[in-house]
Amino acid sequence: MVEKRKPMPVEDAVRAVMKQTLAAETEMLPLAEAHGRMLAEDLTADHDVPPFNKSPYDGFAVRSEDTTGAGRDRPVTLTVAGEIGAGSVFPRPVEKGEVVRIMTGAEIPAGCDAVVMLELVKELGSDAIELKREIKHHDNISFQGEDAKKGTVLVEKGTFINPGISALLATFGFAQVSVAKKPRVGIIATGSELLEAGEPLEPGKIRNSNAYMAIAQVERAGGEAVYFGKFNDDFDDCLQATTEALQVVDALITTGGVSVGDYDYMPAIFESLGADVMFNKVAMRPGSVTTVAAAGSKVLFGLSGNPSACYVGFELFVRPLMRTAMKSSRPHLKKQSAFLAMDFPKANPFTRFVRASSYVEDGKVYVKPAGLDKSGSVTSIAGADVFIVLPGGTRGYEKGMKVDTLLLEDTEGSEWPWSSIVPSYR
Ligand SMILES: Nc1nc2c(c(=O)[nH]1)N[C@H]1C(S)=C(S)[C@@H](COP(=O)(O)OP(=O)(O)OC[C@H]3O[C@@H](n4cnc5c(N)ncnc54)[C@H](O)[C@@H]3O)O[C@H]1N2
Ligand code: MOO
Ligand SMILES: [Mg+2]
Repeated sequence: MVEKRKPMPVEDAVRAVMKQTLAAETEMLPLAEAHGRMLAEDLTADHDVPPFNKSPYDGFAVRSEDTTGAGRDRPVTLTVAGEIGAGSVFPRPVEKGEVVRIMTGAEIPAGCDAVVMLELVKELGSDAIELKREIKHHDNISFQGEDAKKGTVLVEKGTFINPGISALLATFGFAQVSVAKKPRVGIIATGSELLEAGEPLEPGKIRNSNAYMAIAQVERAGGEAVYFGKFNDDFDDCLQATTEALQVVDALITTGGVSVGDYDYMPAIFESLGADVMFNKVAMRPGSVTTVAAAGSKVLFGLSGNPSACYVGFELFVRPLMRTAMKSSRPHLKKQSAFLAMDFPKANPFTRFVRASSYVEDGKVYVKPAGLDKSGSVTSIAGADVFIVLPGGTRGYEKGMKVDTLLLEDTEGSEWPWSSIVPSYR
């Protein structure tokens, strides 16, 4: 008689995994290589941005009081005291009746309090200008600190370094950037039916897609993937491969062999390793057989062999642990609500994670399955940018209903998307 496994609610299973910690180290990288990594320290403004009042236009820096009363029929004439481009500073305070020819980005000279664009000025030779309008105090100035005030935390540690953050790092002088080291996540594919991508198909065999999908998922999550190869369903070979891999990684993913079949050796292998199994059944679909265990300081993720189940298992359980090791306080997939574009009439006692694509129509986000909605489907993963989350229950779901989705391509993440998932349709 096959052992009966007790399914754990998804939220509890995620919570159990998050009690583990992976090694969290940091390293210094040249700024030009930091894009796509996770910032290891908060980025705080150590000076104002801009650091001085500056001109947003090519024009003339003026003393606004000198233009009081100017109008179409009452032009004022002002003396050009000099000229500065961006990077230069006018050497003395500007006096009554004077203006300074100033280019975009240059510091506003002392004494001036506004800028007038070149196009609005009549130049009288190079020494004087004529103005036929009043210029108001503070017209056309980019103020010191208007973009960022000294002392403000601009980016929290654990944040994905996007191009804008690279710009901020440069702004604040970080030629070298402290980033989280990539967690090393190993991947082992198990299954006697597996061929590698370069091999021709044979009767009864399929190509190993999980390993390459998992490599890409590890990298998308910000980690370093270490692929150990595929192994036949042989207890000793798989035990040896798993034991060796665990020596050199922070976490290890195995795919396949976690169910109750005659050649599903992973549960016995986890036992031989003395690993502490947190759960071996989760109330989710696909991925109900997902098994996670702690092996000393390492975490072992026994993901399902079924491609869609393997994919979901990674995003729900492996990704947040990796992101936490990279100092993120938002390690989980980001949640967003959307409307169902079709019925899901069949009730399921387990929470479903439908690989789906989202699109906008009349300003509303709709979601529909990205392909065959089965655990064994490989094609539905390719077009998926979200999981539709359909909590388990006794009824199905109908087109037009508002549901929660989890975003797959987002880099921001969420603290804990699980508490308020839209409940089962009643
Ligand atoms: N009697 C029962 N049978 C099954 C149960 C159950 O509860 N009782 N659970 C089913 C569920 S749900 C799933 S999911 C699968 C899980 O299977 P395993 O994790 O043991 O994986 P395998 O048996 O090795 O393979 C399953 C399936 O996936 C294909 N596969 C495996 N590895 C790869 C790979 N690297 N790339 C692409 N495809 C892969 C494999 O050929 C099988 O078709 O068990 C159900 N059975
Ligand atoms: O674990 Mo299976 O993927 O539920 O289909
Ligand atoms: Mg199996």
